[in-house]
Amino acid sequence: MLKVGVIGCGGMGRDHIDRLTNKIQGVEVVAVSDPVAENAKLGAAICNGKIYENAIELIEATEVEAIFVVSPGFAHKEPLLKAIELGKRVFCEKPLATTADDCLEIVKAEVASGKHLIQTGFMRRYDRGYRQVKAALESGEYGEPLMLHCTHRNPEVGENYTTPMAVHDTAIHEIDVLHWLTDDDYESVQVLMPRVTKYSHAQLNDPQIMLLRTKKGVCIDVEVFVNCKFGYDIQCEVVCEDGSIKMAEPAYPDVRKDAKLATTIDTDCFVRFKDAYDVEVQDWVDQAGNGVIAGPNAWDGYLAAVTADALVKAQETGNIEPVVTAVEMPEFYK
Ligand SMILES: NC(=O)c1ccc[n+]([C@@H]2O[C@H](COP(=O)([O-])OP(=O)(O)OC[C@H]3O[C@@H](n4cnc5c(N)ncnc54)[C@H](O)[C@@H]3O)[C@@H](O)[C@H]2O)c1
Ligand SMILES: O[C@H]1[C@H](O)[C@@H](O)[C@H](O)[C@@H](O)[C@H]1O
Repeated sequence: MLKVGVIGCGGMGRDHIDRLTNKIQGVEVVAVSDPVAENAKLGAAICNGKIYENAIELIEATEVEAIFVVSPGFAHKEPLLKAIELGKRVFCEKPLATTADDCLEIVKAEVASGKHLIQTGFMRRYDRGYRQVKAALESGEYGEPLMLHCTHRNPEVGENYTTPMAVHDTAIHEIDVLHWLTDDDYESVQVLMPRVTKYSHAQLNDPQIMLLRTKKGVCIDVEVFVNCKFGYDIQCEVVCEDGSIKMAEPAYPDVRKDAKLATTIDTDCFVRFKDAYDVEVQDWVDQAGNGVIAGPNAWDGYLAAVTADALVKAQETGNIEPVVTAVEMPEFYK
């Protein structure tokens, strides 16, 4: 039984504590930590774990063998570096960190430790819909991908959600999954700012259209619209030389009533990606004894952050910005 400590007991933290406690095999949550005492209590109540006031103490605790980092992205770096120092395995929710420089520090620390310790929570790689699209692309039946049209719509966000977060909190999922899907790297990015919805606020340009060009010349557009109001709507269409592959929508019944035909749209990621989270976390637990990270690793977190930095710059300049890594992929990750 792998004994895990969870740092961050907000919405996602409690979702993971519930998953680790009630669904995933071979693991138990023995400790939790959150600066908001009420959240720590709510987390501990799900798993009957010990509450640590301080995240670093939780990482140092001898009964904690592995760590889940589910605090906000800006707070990931410190616990990750501590866990690496102590050689403890980590599942870190996305983003790995909010800047490429911070991610690189984490990558360098992991490489220096000589141990594969960190998985980044890019759960879309485990989603059935994306996996079906990837399998179709890899079949070769549709030729090479040319263009991708994607939407990332959330019903609404809070007042603390700002323009750059549309990149490193939201589009970070597309940044990772689309490069994995197309087996290609990004060359440049641009952001278009349409008219702002009346549901936004002064610190947030919403919606945004993010344009990414890959090294092989594939053009990707991602509509990020986080106050769309109508639902949690994730779409992805890959237009290829010999056909087009559109990711399946979650299946709900068509309901006919009062001369209308209706179906359901999910309203949050916890429902839309429930199965993907379950599969990614079970995989992380299953690989614990093997000393490998089978899913997205710290390098993937870094690559995504490099692209995110370029997109944040593009939000400010309005220009096409290059995507350039500061270092080549270390042998360690090959
Ligand atoms: N993969 C996904 O689809 C997905 C979905 C939701 C959230 N997330 C990620 O999960 C993480 C948490 O998001 P959330 O939605 O639960 O946010 P949240 O705001 O609901 O919860 C964050 C929690 O972390 C606590 N916290 C704040 N600073 C902390 C610190 N320094 N150390 C420890 N805890 C701290 C807060 O008190 C709060 O309880 C983020 O990295 C987010 O991007 C991922
Ligand atoms: O835009 C949200 C995404 O759709 C979710 O999947 C989470 O990553 C959440 O943290 C983001 O705010």
